Amino acid sequence: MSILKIDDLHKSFRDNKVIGGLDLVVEENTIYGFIGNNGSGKTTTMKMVLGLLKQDSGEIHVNGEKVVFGNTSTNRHIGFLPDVPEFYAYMNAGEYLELCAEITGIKKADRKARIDHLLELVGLQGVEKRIKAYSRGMKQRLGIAQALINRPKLLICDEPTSALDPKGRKEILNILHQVKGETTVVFSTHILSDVERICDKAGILYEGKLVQEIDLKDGNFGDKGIVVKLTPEERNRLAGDLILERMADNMYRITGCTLEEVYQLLNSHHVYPDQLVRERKTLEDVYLEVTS
Ligand SMILES: Nc1ncnc2c1ncn2[C@@H]1O[C@H](COP(=O)(O)OP(=O)(O)OP(=O)(O)O)[C@@H](O)[C@H]1O
Repeated sequence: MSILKIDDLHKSFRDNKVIGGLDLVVEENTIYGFIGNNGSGKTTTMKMVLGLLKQDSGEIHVNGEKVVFGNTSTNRHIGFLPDVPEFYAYMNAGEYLELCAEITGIKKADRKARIDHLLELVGLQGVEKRIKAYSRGMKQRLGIAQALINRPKLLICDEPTSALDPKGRKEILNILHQVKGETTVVFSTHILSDVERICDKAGILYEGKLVQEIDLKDGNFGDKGIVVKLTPEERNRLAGDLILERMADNMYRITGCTLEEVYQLLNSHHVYPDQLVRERKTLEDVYLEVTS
């Protein structure tokens, strides 16, 4: 079942068309990477999903319920981590989560177990210092705990790793990966390696639309080319029949041909290279292809 469904969404700010016909479906218990350049409209989309910003047209459903601007009832299914989470800095993590649990109506008898579980999940158990002394990574981790307090079906994170160092990013990605069994995660980012690390699926937002969806489970994004090692003489023999892009000394990338065609051509020119490698596209290759 889909937990988030966006149909033909449009949003402009005066004459700045930010979202222009966005369709998106996120299946339950997956991690979805919402990729886009700075200013492509990721935050704008998330605000509309949260009912905090009115779309010009189109529909959004969360857990099968229609999102209505100004009526935040669908937000009972959502936990949200903004890009810069704000806290009461004089509290410690336990006190802050206790307050969140009270506000969200978690029964007193259930609170301690829930808070202990979340503090452990985000690696803040036993940390007594005030939030004002937290690093950026600790604040992000506390933000995830806060967003999960009410067992949401959907956790939305707005660029959760963008401002973090590699260690902080790894910690956040590990946590998001761990919660996949309990909730569905949608996170926006322009850090492609983060997407490759934990996402099941990713969608690329470009010029207001989802221009490409990628299944990351098999990690096969298609062929980029075939890389062969050629002597200068072999290269000259092949140059008229193949597009050869020089990569390094004696290494050339062949594009525009299948592997079978390359074998046939090499054979017909009596060229038998020492090295021949099928080169796969990376997520970055796909991203650059569809956004340039
Ligand atoms: N309230 C607003 N009024 C006018 N323009 C806005 C408003 N909010 C966003 N925009 C514009 O909409 C566009 C998309 O912004 P948005 O913050 O959604 O992008 P983003 O993909 O989240 O970017 P980033 O990766 O930098 O956070 C930008 O051109 C931004 O200036």
